[in-house]
Amino acid sequence: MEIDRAVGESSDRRLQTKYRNAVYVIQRAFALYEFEQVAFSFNGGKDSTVLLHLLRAGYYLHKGKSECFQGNLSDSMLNCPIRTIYFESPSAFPEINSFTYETATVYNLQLETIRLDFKSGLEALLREKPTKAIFLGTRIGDPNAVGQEQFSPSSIGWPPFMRVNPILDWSYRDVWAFILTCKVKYCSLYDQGYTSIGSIYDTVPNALLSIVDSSSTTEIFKPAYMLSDGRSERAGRMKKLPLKCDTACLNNGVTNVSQSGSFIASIIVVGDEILFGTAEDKLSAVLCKKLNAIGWQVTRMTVVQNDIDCVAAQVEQQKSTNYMVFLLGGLGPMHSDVSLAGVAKAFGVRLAPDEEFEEYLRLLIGKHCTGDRNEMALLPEGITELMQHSKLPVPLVETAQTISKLCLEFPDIYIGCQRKSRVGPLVITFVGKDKTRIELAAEKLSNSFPAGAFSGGDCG
Ligand SMILES: Cc1cc2nc3c(=O)[nH]c(=O)nc-3n(C[C@H](O)[C@H](O)[C@H](O)COP(=O)(O)O)c2cc1C
Ligand SMILES: Nc1ncnc2c1ncn2[C@@H]1O[C@H](COP(=O)(O)OP(=O)(O)OP(=O)(O)O)[C@@H](O)[C@H]1O
Ligand SMILES: [Mg+2]
Repeated sequence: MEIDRAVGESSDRRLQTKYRNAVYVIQRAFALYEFEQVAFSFNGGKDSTVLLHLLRAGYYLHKGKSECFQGNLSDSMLNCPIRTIYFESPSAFPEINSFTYETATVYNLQLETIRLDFKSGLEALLREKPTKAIFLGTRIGDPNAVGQEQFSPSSIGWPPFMRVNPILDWSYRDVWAFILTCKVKYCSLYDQGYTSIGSIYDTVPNALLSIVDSSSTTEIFKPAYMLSDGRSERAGRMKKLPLKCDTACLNNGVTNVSQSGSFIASIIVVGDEILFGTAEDKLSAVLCKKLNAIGWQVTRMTVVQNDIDCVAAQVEQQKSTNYMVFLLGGLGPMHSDVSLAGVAKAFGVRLAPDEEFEEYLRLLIGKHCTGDRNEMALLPEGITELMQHSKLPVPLVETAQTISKLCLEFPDIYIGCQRKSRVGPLVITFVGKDKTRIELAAEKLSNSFPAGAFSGGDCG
């Protein structure tokens, strides 16, 4: 199969590894779901073009296992007649439209064009045909990739299906290495300096690819594969929200004042423990008092679960009507600390390492900081500004590693941590149906620390 051969014969070891992993994810999906119940979300963009050829390779290898055996692999196997969905919008580039339709014909894709927004379109699709899984060309740098894995169920509030993201860990460079190595056709806009393509209203060629030519009256651009720093891939796409926020509060840049002339604020508290009733949120009361004392008006306090989409939905809703939105909780290093990821999602940006914050954390937690990169130093990219605090509460860094491992070992038990006050003890909560399992988890945790580190707790 030409794709498999081209990658195999190249000398790019990194590409070979990425390719093998992506094809493995695709084969897993084909093994898990009936072929008729999976779909490919194709929009003619470079990422979905890469995915198309990976799907062809994955399908060929998947089929090959059973059918090669019977010796009847035909040429048609080189195509992957997968159900393919394209959300066509009136604001799509004509080049994207024509590339999508031509490609579908060349590769024998079963194209279903949907002329609705993503959510309504998917609801209609699922009503008409059982669809268990959808392949997407989402990559880790995309704003909507925040919190996703190679297999991620659709978000709360979306119709239920599995999002399969075989190229989630691919970089911009990997995408172009694949396209150029396999010599596959791509949309012509990428040769005109476009590096990521949205609608005709929000996408222009990437200024970093502009060629300065004083003799020419029109601006000329280098092709997309010449962009050396993939982090600027979206530089040609208008930012959705040029707003500012810091790690705890989001300032709209809009003067939202009440009729009485005071600033309006709202508070979002993130924490499963509060919703379980095992912890109390005392911080919001203190914050309300302080804000009232300086003449502000707090109009809403909301408690949400530790869930990226719940946080994102709340932030999205609150930021348009408040001068300031305060976010409390969920800012630590645990897998359940999703506040920043939720903010990133609401603002349509990715989480990226922030050197200043990393430095700050290093000073604060010093030798407890392990690994090459401190995962806590990831902040919503481009919209974050750090404010100087005399003390930034960064709890649980060391304990968190042990607890994260415990969470994996005891998926049937909810394990959460919080501090009642900045100097007080760390409270670890175990919630589950099986008391023996809870006791086992608690014992494991306590054995990982020196004797006397824990005092007993309540069992309810
Ligand atoms: C097939 C498909 C499934 C999607 N599923 C979800 C979802 O579960 N949750 C969500 O927040 N967005 C979902 N989206 C929307 C995407 O996250 C994103 O908004 C879209 O791909 C546009 O990306 P862009 O703004 O980078 O062009 C889905 C989109 C498609 C095409
Ligand atoms: N209009 C659409 N129809 C079908 N699938 C879509 C559509 N828009 C986005 N997708 C899916 O979401 C993925 C991510 O979109 P995104 O725009 O980031 O990537 P792309 O379009 O493939 O490449 P580029 O970043 O260069 O635009 C796509 O690869 C595709 O699977
Ligand atoms: Mg695109």
